[in-house]
Formats: sequence, C-alpha cells, structure tokens
Amino acid sequence: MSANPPVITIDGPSGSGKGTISRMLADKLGWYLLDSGAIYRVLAVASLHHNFGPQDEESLVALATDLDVKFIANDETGLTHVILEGEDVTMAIRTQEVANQASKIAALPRVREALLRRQRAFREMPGLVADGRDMGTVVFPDAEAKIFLTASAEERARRRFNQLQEKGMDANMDALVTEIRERDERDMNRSAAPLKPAEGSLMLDSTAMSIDKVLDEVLQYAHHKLSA
Ligand SMILES: Nc1ncnc2c1ncn2[C@@H]1O[C@H](COP(=O)(O)OP(=O)(O)OP(=O)(O)O)[C@@H](O)[C@H]1O
Ligand SMILES: Nc1ccn([C@H]2C[C@H](O)[C@@H](COP(=O)(O)O)O2)c(=O)n1
Repeated sequence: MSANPPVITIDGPSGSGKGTISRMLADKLGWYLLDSGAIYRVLAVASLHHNFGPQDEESLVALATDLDVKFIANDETGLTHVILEGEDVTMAIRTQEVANQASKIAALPRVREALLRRQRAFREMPGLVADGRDMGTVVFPDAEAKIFLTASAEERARRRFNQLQEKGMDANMDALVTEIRERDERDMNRSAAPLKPAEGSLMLDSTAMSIDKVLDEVLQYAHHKLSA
C-alpha cells in the first residue's frame, strides 16, 4: 500500500447518487468523506453574497483562496453543518440557484486550481471517500479505487423531484430534466477538469438499481481493489 492514506473516488453527474453512496461507503469503512460539490456550492453562495458573477474571475479566485468555511459533523443527527463566514449555510447551499451558479464558476480553471489544496487536505488516515466530478481524474489521480456513477437524465430528474416534494417544495419534472441536461452539458464540456470517467474506473449505471444494490457492487469492488 502507498504511504498516502487510501482514497476511493466516486464521480458522476448530478443526481446519479454519488453523495448517497459516498456517505454510506465512508460509514461502512469508517473513513473520512469529501463532498467536493459542497465546496463549489459554498463558493457559489459566497459569490452571491459578495455580488461576484462568473465573469469576475479575479475576485472569485481571491474568494476561493481565502474561503472562510468550516464543515462541522453533528454525530447525533448525522448531518454535516456547513459554516460560511460564521453563518450556517447547510440548507442554503442546496438550492437550484446555487447549484447552477456553482456549475458556472466551477468552469473557471483558476478557481478550480485555488480549491485543489483545500480538497486534498481531506486525505487522512484511515482513508477518504471523495465525491465529485474530477476526483479520480484531477484531485486524486493516484486513488486506490475509482468509480463513475451515472443514471439517465429522466431518472435523475425523478429523484430530484421526489427529494423536493419530500421537503414540501414545488417542483416541475420538465424544468428539472432541462436543468439537469444544461448542467451536464456545462460540467462535461468545460475545458478545465471536465466531468468524465477516470481511466480504469468501475462504470455503474444506477438507472434501474436500488441504492442497496449500488452500495453492494461498490463495496465488492472497493474490497477487491484495496486487497490487491
Ligand atoms: N439508486 C438509486 N435509486 C433511487 N434513488 C436514488 C438512488 N441513488 C440515489 N437516489 C436518491 O436520489 C437523490 C439524489 O441522490 P444524491 O444526492 O446522492 O445524488 P448526487 O449524485 O450526489 O447529486 P448532486 O451531485 O446533485 O449532489 C437522493 O434523494 C437519493 O436518495
Ligand atoms: N468536483 C467537483 C464538484 C462539483 N463541481 C461543480 C459542478 C456541479 O454542477 C456543482 C455542484 O456540485 P454537486 O453538489 O451537485 O455535486 O459544482 C465540480 O465542478 N467539481
């Protein structure tokens, strides 16, 4: 085994289930968890607070470099609270507006560069499960195991629709499919760290798979790679 703490990366598009599976896998293994999307979302909230648009690259790079954010795990609720500049933004980072702003500023190469060290600092013993778009390709290219999780855009929109309804929020299926397709397009076609499977990834299409079935396959694969 390498001297570095081991890493398992789970990349994929929005709604493919990577957050859910990463959290369950990290719990099973007793490893740390990096939700890299949350970092881009926090930066998006901070940029909205400061009125910086995606065209203000210089200001966004400065904001990303000095981003005052803390992730505080609450063992009782199992929730990780996200504190930005002293304010709890755990719920605020999950809106569709913030997701779209995050996807736009994530296309800026120097912003991504400024967030690299912060993401790599999550790599600690006994190990890390890292969830995002470029975990296996850019942030942890030497990861022990790499997974690319996907699902059809319609199924991902249906999952998001159910999530919003459970929270008592309004949702429109057609609008969700359109938003998901637009975000996929931006995340996959940007020049900096585009969303794509890392070489040698386990490819999993979860469209017709239950969460338990996906977790089973991921666990089997992870154990196989870690014992190799
Ligand atoms: N295999 C599955 N079958 C049915 N529902 C699923 C499956 N995987 C995840 N879900 C549900 O889909 C929703 C979105 O999952 P999750 O947040 O894990 O996706 P994600 O890929 O992390 O999305 P994002 O990148 O937008 O954060 C959640 O409500 C989750 O419970
Ligand atoms: N490693 C990452 C993680 C996230 N992003 C961008 C692209 C997404 O549209 C946005 C929000 O991510 P989510 O919370 O939905 O996973 O952040 C990225 O470019 N790279």
